[in-house]
Amino acid sequence: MDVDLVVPLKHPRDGKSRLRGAVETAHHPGLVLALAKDTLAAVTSSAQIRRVLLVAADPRAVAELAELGVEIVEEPAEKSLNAAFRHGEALLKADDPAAVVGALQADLPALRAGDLTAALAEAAGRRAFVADRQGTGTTLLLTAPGMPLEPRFGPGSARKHAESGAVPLSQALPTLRSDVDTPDDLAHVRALGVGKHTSAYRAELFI
Ligand SMILES: Nc1nc2c(ncn2[C@@H]2O[C@H](COP(=O)(O)OP(=O)(O)OP(=O)(O)O)[C@@H](O)[C@H]2O)c(=O)[nH]1
Ligand SMILES: C=C(OP(=O)(O)O)C(=O)O
Repeated sequence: MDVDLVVPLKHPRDGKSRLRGAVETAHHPGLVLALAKDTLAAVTSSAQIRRVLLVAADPRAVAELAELGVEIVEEPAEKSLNAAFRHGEALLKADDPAAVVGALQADLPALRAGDLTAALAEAAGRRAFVADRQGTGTTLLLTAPGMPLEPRFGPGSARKHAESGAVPLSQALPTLRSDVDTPDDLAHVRALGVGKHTSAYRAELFI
């Protein structure tokens, strides 16, 4: 089953405000971009991912991510996370109305293609989601083929996605559940093993 993914991204200067203080202020945007690069590198190395559409608050600020093989579009007039996901979904469905669309967070720097593949296999064409490791948030929401995404991201989104009928995926999927919102999350993914962008970024800071 081929999947088209939507990945939303704020301006790196504005995003991940709860992560502020993990690195010096001047390094914050670079760290946010590094998290996204490692996420996208894992995604684009997954055989089942057909397209990746980045819905950006400011496409120019994240233009370097296009090198990873993703398409970048500007977010719609309605500035919200769920509006960004719906916009990406509409663009992808305009090209292929029968597509399976996935909504993925851009802050999964330990992500391995194998966990993504395993999640797609368990979903097996059902509208399904992966809760974050705390069990409250959502890192991935998948549609059934040609069916609506109905994103309910935000605080308590795991419960909201379950209440809306999405199937909670039950495999361990440690690298897909480890999103980075706080400095504690950053320590967690570093122990798990981050991709080269986040890893190199840390080295740069400590040289
Ligand atoms: N395009 C777009 N992306 C968004 C928007 N809100 C959140 N995102 C992105 O969605 C992802 C998940 O959001 P959060 O984990 O809450 O990240 P955040 O809003 O940057 O983090 P905090 O400031 O700490 O709440 C991140 O990659 C954000 O950049 C939005 O309004 N528009
Ligand atoms: C918006 C969400 O992400 P986070 O918890 O990472 O802010 C969510 O989990 O729905």
